[in-house]
Amino acid sequence: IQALQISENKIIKTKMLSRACFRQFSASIRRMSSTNIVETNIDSGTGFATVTLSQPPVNSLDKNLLTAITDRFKKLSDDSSVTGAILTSKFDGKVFSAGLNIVDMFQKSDDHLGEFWGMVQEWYLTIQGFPKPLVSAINGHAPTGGCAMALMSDYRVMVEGKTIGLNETLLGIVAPFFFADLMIAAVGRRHAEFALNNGYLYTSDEALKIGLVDEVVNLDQVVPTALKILTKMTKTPQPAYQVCKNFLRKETMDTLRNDRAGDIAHFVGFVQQPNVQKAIGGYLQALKQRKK
Ligand SMILES: CCCCCCCCCC/C=C/CC(=O)SCCNC(=O)CCNC(=O)[C@H](O)C(C)(C)COP(=O)(O)OP(=O)(O)OC[C@H]1O[C@@H](n2cnc3c(N)ncnc32)[C@H](O)[C@@H]1OP(=O)(O)O
Repeated sequence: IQALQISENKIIKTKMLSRACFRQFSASIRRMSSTNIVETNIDSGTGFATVTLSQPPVNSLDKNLLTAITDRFKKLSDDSSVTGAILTSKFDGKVFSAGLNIVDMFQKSDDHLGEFWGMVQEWYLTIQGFPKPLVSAINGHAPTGGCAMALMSDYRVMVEGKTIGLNETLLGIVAPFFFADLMIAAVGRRHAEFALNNGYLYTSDEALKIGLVDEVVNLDQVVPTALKILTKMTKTPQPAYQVCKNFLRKETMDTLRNDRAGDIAHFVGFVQQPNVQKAIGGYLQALKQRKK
């Protein structure tokens, strides 16, 4: 009887403990109401937000995804309980992001292109201007706009064996000046010129060598490594962090802010050229046929 009572007490204690743990866990991870293409969880213990891009199949940045990411980062900026963020992809081991949606640039009206580019500008200004520490956990390929998005973060942890780069010229298009400046800031002018002129796509290890990414790890270490560095970064006095980040990034952002309409006109004029349209169409077809 005594033995039974002891084990019953143990069961009751275990049940109480697991309920307490569950309460604690559910209190510590807050899921932000979010569109299902940008999932966001906030750890209320650390204040770290994990933003997971989840638009199948490859997180290509169309109008919907650009808007969802931009809105999400604006909310995280304004949320005083959020201390820093991690940006990653649901398609781990495959793709971080395939960059801008090419379909949005092919055989479209000037109005469509103009609206699309306005969204691209807003996405860049919002992530690049995000005032808190931001770490990219690049868990798959990151070509073109995917690479640019990773470059907007303050630190990059990449999975081994994938590729990253601003390889626009290979498509017959040219990276905009604000993408080019991201690359220059990360790797310096010499590497940036080589990378952009030749549309060079770097392997993870090559990217590490030139400073395009900061760490290369195996897949299951990408997010934990990103969290570790975020923990360190958030220990820096944040008013100083924010002021410093802002003044280092302000010049290029201001150049864009001061002439957004001109930049849109420039983009539309460039993309609508027949030879550029031909190149984009050919590239789209090649992408589709790769699988066959
Ligand atoms: C002085 C001049 C100044 C000029 C100023 C303005 C200039 C214009 C600036 C324009 C800037 C552009 C930046 C960009 O980001 S362009 C985007 C280019 N992106 C790419 O090149 C990436 C292409 N994709 C891939 O390489 C691969 O998909 C991948 C990411 C390596 C993944 O490979 P995986 O095998 O897993 O997947 P699939 O290739 O089978 O793709 C699955 C389906 O998704 C479609 N797809 C892929 N990428 C895109 C994309 N970026 N946009 C739209 N659709 C895409 C692919 O076709 C497959 O579709 P399907 O299933 O229907 O066949």
